[in-house]
Amino acid sequence: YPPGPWGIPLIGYFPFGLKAFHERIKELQAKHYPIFSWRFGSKFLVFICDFKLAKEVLNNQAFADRPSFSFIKVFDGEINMGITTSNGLTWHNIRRFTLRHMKDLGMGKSKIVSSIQREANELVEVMKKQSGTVAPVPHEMSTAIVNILWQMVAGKRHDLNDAEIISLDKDMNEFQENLGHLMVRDFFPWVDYVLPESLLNYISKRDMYRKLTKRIEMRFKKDIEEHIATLDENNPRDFIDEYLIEMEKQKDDPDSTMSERDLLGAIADMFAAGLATTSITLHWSVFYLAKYPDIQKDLQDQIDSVLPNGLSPTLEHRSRLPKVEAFFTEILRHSSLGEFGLPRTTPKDIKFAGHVIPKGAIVFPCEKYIHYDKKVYNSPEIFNPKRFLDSEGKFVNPKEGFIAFGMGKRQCIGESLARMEIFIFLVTMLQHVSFHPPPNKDVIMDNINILVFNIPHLKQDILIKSRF
Ligand code: HEM
Repeated sequence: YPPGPWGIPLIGYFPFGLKAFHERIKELQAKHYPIFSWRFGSKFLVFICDFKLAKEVLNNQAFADRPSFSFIKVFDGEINMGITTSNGLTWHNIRRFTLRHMKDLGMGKSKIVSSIQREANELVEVMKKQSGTVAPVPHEMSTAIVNILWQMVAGKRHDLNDAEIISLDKDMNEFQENLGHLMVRDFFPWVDYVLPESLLNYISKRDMYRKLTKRIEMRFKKDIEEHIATLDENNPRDFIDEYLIEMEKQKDDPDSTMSERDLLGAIADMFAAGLATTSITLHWSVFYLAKYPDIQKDLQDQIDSVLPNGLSPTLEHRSRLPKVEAFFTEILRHSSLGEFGLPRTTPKDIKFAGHVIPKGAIVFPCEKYIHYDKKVYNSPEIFNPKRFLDSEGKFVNPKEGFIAFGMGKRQCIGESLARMEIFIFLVTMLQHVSFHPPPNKDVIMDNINILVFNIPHLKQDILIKSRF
């Protein structure tokens, strides 16, 4: 097995406290680079800290499965539904279907672009109203992203302050804030049998998780039912319609894995995987802009010259705004949203990098460690978007040392959507407003590390100023 601490049966090696956990990980990364193991609870974890090895794992068919973990699974106890946590044929079919239909629904084309432009413009209006006052980034930054997903999935658009959209955003945040608790049952599944109900609920927040997922389920079920009642097979309106039509076509196919339950899982996954990731990256962008005024000014100069008089950005402008591309690529690298990416697992023992990775091991690519590899990046701790520009000022997409969207067969299916959203939101915001620290204060740039995600201090105050 890869080297690492052993610990005691069922408990494993268990440093108390989040800080101790992270410090121990750092020690192990330094000591056992490029690969180490850790028995944590009753699970065997393997961490890969080197880009080439991570690439090999992520591209290897034998590691294409996901473990059944609550922190990536919206619905308790049901592994084979949806995209992110299903495996085998169910996963293969829904992933292929979703990718195809994300393209058909206008991914990279005018429909989704105009929906993103509209949300970005609405957000900027809210920001302008906040201009001159010291306050947190407006919550509309998240609800605008909910709106884009909802339009793609269910053809619905809400007012950015609509109660339904705010409550969905809140539910998704609550899910994320409680990941640490939810993971207790992932790593120590025996607690379900030995702890009294009240203690179990206190530690693992099991009841909260069930209530929350029930609410999420009811909400999306309502959308599915409305679609069934109003479906016109010749005029599919959105992802749900497309799914229902295809499901009907496949109803006599014994190999079909399509069902209303699977559809529900796919919708929940798109929100769970596509909302917080994009919204947090945009929050990071605002904080980096406020922290580095010279970079902000440089971006605004390029944007003003390519898009004079506040012209709306489209995807054609991406190649003409290389500084914006380089800026958000550096944000994805420097902030490294997923400390350890999304885990994979293997259904059999595998020989890998001179070790045996046992069946059922949970394999994590150490995203942040890889993004800070000195062999790939000069002074990786310094925030420097220029590292992704060549001598002519053109954007250079990193080929090495970058795994923000994962790789291989389970690579993020929302990468192009996320890149589009971030590009259009960033350019639109920078055309109309600029971001600054509150007077006599600095921007807080360290993150609230909640075990697996590196999240900025979202509630910190910021000063927004209208440019015109
Ligand atoms: C900045 C934004 C985003 C980041 C950093 C991000 C990152 C990731 C990462 C690291 C993975 C795991 C890939 C792997 O295992 O190799 C992933 C998977 C996934 N992402 Fe994203 N993502 C983002 C936005 C989105 C959006 C907008 C959507 C949806 C509409 C989305 C949907 C998914 C899904 C469904 C999966 C699971 C794919 C599978 O298991 O087959 N993501 N994402």
